[in-house]
Amino acid sequence: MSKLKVGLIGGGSWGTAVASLIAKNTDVSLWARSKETVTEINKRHTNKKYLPDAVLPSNLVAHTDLRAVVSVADVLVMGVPSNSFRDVLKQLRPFVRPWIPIISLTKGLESGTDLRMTEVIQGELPGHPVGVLTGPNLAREIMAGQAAASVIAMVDDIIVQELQKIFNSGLFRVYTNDDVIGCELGGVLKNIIAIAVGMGIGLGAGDNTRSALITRGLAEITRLGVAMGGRAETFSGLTGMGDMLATCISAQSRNHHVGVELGKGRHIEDIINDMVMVAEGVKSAPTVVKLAARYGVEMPIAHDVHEVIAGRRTAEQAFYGLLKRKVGAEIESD
Ligand SMILES: NC(=O)C1=CN([C@@H]2O[C@H](COP(=O)(O)OP(=O)(O)OC[C@H]3O[C@@H](n4cnc5c(N)ncnc54)[C@H](O)[C@@H]3O)[C@@H](O)[C@H]2O)C=CC1
Ligand SMILES: O=C(CO)COP(=O)(O)O
Repeated sequence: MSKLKVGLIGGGSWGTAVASLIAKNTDVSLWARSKETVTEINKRHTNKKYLPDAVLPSNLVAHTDLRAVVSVADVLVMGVPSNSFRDVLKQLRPFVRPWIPIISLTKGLESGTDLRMTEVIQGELPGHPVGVLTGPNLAREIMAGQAAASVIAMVDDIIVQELQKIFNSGLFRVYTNDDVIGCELGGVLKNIIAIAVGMGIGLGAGDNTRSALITRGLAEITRLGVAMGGRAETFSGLTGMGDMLATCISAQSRNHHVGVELGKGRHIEDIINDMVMVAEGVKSAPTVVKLAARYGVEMPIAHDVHEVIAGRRTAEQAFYGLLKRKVGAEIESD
C-alpha cells in the first residue's frame, strides 16, 4: 500500500513539530504563509523563529502554495491559531479532496461563535471526518527528543487507528480516544488555569497554592467540559489533568508566561506585544466565561483570569479575591 500523504497547515512551533513527527512515518508537506519560513525549512532544515534549537528532518518539505499541499493530501492537519482557523479553512476549501480526515492541533475557541475547532471544520467542510491531536505536548521539548504522550480523538474507530500510526513514533506515544468534545475542551480550558497559576507565581505564591489552583482548576474545567458533552474521565487523562500539569508547571508554556507577567503587574497588551507566539488562553477567556454562564457552571478561577485580562482587576486583587470566596464541599453531589 502506498504511504498516506499528510498536508500540515501552519508553520509555527507546534505545526512544525508535528510535521517533524509525522515525517518519521510518512510523506508530509507543510504549508506556511511566510516565504522566509518556507525557504529556511527547505534549505537549512530549521525554523529558528519558533523552534530556535531544533534541527528538522530533511524529508520535511515546506510550501507557500496552499493548493500544492492541500490538493494531494490524504489527511489534513490544522496547526494555525484559533483566530485564523476559519479564514485558512476557507482559503484551502477549494482544493480539499473528498472525505479526507481533518485533524486540529489548535487549543482555542472561535471568538463570537464560541465554537470548537472541530465544529468550525464541520461547518466549512461538512462530511469530512474530524478529530484532534492533543495532550501535554510542549513543542520545544518534543523537538529536543524528550518522551511525551498524546491523544488522537475521533469518533470513527477505524480511521482513528490509521491516523494513530502516522503520529505515533518511538518517543511520542499516541493513544486513541473517542471523546472528541472532552479531549478538545481539555486542551482549550487548561490554558486559562495556566494563566491563573502563572499569576500566582508572578505574585510569589508557593507550591501549595499552585497545587490548590491546579486541582480546583481541574474541577472547574471538568464541570464545564461535562456540561458541554465531554466525559468526566477524559478530564483525568492526558488531555485534561496531563495537559493541565504540563502547561501549569512549565516556564515554556506561553499561557503560563502571560500569567507570570500579569502577576508581576504588567498590562496584557504589553505582554502580548513582546511575544512572538500565540497564548490561546488570552483570547478564549471571555468565551469560556460566556459558556460557563450559558451552561450554568461555576468557574471562579476562569472568571477572575478574565477580569484581569479585561483590565477590570489587578492580578493581586483577583488572586486574593479567590481566597476570600466562600468555601464549600470539595466534591459536589448532583
Ligand atoms: N507550541 C506548543 O507547544 C503547542 C501548541 N498547541 C496549539 O497549536 C496551535 C498553534 O500554536 P503554535 O504553533 O504554538 O503557535 P505559534 O505562535 O508558534 O505559530 C502560529 C503560526 O500560525 C501562523 N498563522 C497565524 N495566522 C495565520 C494565518 N491567518 N494564515 C496562515 N498562517 C497563520 C503564524 O504565521 C505561525 O506560523 C495553538 O492553538 C496552540 O494552542 C498545541 C500543543 C502544543
Ligand atoms: O498546549 C501546550 C502544551 O500541551 C502548549 O501550551 P502553551 O500554548 O501555553 O505554550
